[in-house]
Amino acid sequence: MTHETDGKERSERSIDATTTLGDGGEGEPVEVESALVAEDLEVGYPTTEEPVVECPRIDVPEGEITALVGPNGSGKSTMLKSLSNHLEPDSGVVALNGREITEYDGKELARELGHLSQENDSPGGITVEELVYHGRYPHRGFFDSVSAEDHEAVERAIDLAGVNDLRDRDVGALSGGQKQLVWIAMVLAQETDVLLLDEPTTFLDLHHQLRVMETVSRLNEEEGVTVAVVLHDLSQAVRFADYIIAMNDGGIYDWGPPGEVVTEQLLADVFGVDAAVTRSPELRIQPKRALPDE
Ligand SMILES: Nc1ncnc2c1ncn2[C@@H]1O[C@H](COP(=O)(O)OP(=O)(O)OP(=O)(O)O)[C@@H](O)[C@H]1O
Repeated sequence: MTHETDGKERSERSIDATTTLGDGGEGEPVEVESALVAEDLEVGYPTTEEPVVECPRIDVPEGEITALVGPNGSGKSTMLKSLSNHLEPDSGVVALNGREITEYDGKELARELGHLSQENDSPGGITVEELVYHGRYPHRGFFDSVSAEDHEAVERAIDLAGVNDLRDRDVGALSGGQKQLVWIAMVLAQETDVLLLDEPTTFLDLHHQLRVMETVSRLNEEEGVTVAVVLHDLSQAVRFADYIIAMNDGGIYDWGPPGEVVTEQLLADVFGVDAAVTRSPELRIQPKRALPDE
């Protein structure tokens, strides 16, 4: 069955959430169950003639942390926008928990999936606490007053993001890093089982970078939250992620566990960097120099 939406043709089809990883590699193939899957994606913007992302299949494994890495402009944010239904693909299907994402209504989707975007307008005239309460909108009816659960979720999110001392401040008057932490608190207040985080550590000092990644890790370990996170710091990706998806030129170069994906070849091909990768006692990347442009 096909639908026409805004001139774009869509087909209803089922997507198998299970995929096999590791065929042809050194280890045994493993079956991976995905919370979020997309197939045959082609994604562009109104001003782009060609798709900027083309991808036969992408998997975000359930209950795991997946890091999306790749050079500037390789399509990581565009991919997250499609996976979160913020950007309609020209073709292809995205499925969340086995159901096409376009079938969810807005609030229902927001109860399942939180998306920290890179493009946040920080409104003036609203306090940090008020903004974090906006994260609760999918859990509330229009006329509902704040419930005990809303209050608890907001307090927890404020605590997890470490913004308690900012709670009464005007959001518009915060620094870049402070704003980033407040957006993180808002998405955590949504209390979703799936989190898509686009460069959550941008603008943050080292302490807050680690704190945010440790929080993400804790939510994953203790509550089984599925995470897809765009990171520029490959060492952080290696440290915190169970899986790495390496993107270049709008497609997926490779994906799998960090130990299999992060190689000297990948660093040269994808990042244009001559680097040494050591695997003992732990996976380490030592960049040596930027390779000349081709
Ligand atoms: N709103 C837009 N309109 C038109 N083209 C866009 C838009 N946003 C992104 N692009 C283009 O799409 C391509 C992929 O961009 P995207 O932001 O997804 O890359 P990225 O990997 O997230 O980059 P970065 O690491 O620099 O954030 C780039 O060529 C970019 O110029």
